[in-house]
Order: sequence, then structure tokens, then C-alpha cells
Amino acid sequence: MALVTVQGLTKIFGHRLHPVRALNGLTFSVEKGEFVGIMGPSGAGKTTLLSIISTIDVPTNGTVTVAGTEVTHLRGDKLARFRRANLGYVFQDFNLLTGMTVRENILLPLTIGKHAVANAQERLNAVLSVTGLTNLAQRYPEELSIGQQQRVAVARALITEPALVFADEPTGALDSKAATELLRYLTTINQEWHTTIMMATHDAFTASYCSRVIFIKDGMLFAEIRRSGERQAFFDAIIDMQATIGGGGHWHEGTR
Ligand SMILES: Nc1ncnc2c1ncn2[C@@H]1O[C@H](COP(=O)(O)OP(=O)(O)OP(=O)(O)O)[C@@H](O)[C@H]1O
Repeated sequence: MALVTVQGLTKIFGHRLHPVRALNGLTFSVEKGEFVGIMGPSGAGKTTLLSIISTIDVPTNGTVTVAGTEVTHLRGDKLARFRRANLGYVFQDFNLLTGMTVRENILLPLTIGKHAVANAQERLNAVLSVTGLTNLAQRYPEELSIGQQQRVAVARALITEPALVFADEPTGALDSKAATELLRYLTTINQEWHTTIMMATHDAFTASYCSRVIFIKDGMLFAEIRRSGERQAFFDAIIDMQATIGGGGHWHEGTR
């Protein structure tokens, strides 16, 4: 069953005299339980696409349906409730609050949810465990490595048990060891918790952890490839597709 359906999505930025067509009639869907990578050369529209599916921005035309709800027209309280119930966000720069412990940062989305959550401690223990942070819960973000900080951001995204998690360049700030670690945790979350993940990335190594990669160029669907066997073979196929799609050297190619 499709968890996400994107239909004829178009986004035009800017002035009427100088419009920038960031998305140009994109149509695709994502099944429940998929781990989908969004790739494309710089300026292809990856961030714009994720922003619209994740309800941070609105399209100029087209629709996005998530878990049976058309999200493109949600506003105000309804939108806030929908996000809290269904969506989790992981950004490149983590956005952790420095004056709060790891535990407090992770629990924050539940606190914002106004009503007390009965099984908050249970959920906290589960997300700490699945992100390998159980022994670091009382630390402050500045006492953690960059990779551990990014895992706190993942744990925070998971605390509300969202069906769908968005990650925009989640390994962008990490060295290769921390990136590999994070990707293994994301894989576990996807496979054991069946959380659907949509991840924009430039990096072929990062994308090779996905089950499917959608390539966009100039705001349009260019190709998609599915992983069927070993990760290394998928990585090679992604590299080949990057070469095919071109993009004037604007890829930050994975070399790991
Ligand atoms: N707020 C905005 N106003 C005007 N143009 C914008 C805005 N946001 C994005 N764009 C343009 O839309 C196009 C797509 O941008 P987007 O950031 O989605 O691409 P991307 O694939 O994420 O690129 P990158 O890999 O470099 O982050 C680009 O041409 C960009 O300049």
C-alpha cells in the first residue's frame, strides 16, 4: 500500500518575470516500509521535494497524500496534529538544544504535544536503544561526537513513532565512520520498526543503504533503481546512474 503519493508536483519560486521551476510535474509513490533515497545534481529539486512532502512548504501545483491524507491543503492546528502523529524530521545540522540533555532533547516533541504520553519512558528507552544512545542519555550535546549528536536527532525524530521519517543530507556533516554507523542505525530502524524513510543525499555511499533511489533532474523524474542484492552492486549502479544523469560536476560523489 502506498504511504506517500506524489501527483503532478510543481513548484515555481520567485518573481513572475524570473520564475524558477524547481519541480516540474513529479509523480511517484512510496510504499510503506521503503527506505527511499532522493538523488540528483545540485539544484535538481531534492530539498524542495522533501520540503513539500514533509509539509514544510506548499507546491504551486499538484498534490501529496501521506497515510491517506492530502497534506497540501492542511493548515494550522490540523497540520500541526498531522505532523505530530505521522512525521519525523532529521536535518543535516541536527538542531539540538544545547542547554538540554540528550534525554530532554529526545523527549521534546512529546512535550510540545501538550498532552502527557503514557508510555513516554518506554518509548524513550526504545529509541535510545535503537540509536545506541542508552549510556549517553544524561549528557549534553556538546559532550557528544558529531555522529552521536546526529543519532540524537534521529532518536528525537522517532520518539513520536512516526510512520514516515525525512532525512535531508543526514550524513553531510559526518566523517565516513560516523556516516556508516548512522546508516546502519537507520537501516535497523527501517527493517525492525518498519519506519518508512525518505532521504535526500548527494552521496552514493549513503544512498546505497536505501532500498530504492529516485533520481531527479531539473525538477523531473529521471530514473529510479532498486536494490536487489549486495550493497556494493547497488552502490556501483548508483555511481553509473550519476554518470548518466550528468550535472556538470555538481555531485559530491561518494568515495567510501
Ligand atoms: N526559496 C527559493 N527561492 C528561489 N529559488 C529557489 C528557492 N529554493 C530553491 N530554489 C531554486 O530551486 C531549484 C531547486 O533547489 P533545491 O534546493 O530543491 O535543489 P537541491 O537538489 O536540493 O540542490 P542541492 O543539492 O544543491 O541542495 C534551484 O534552482 C534553486 O536555486
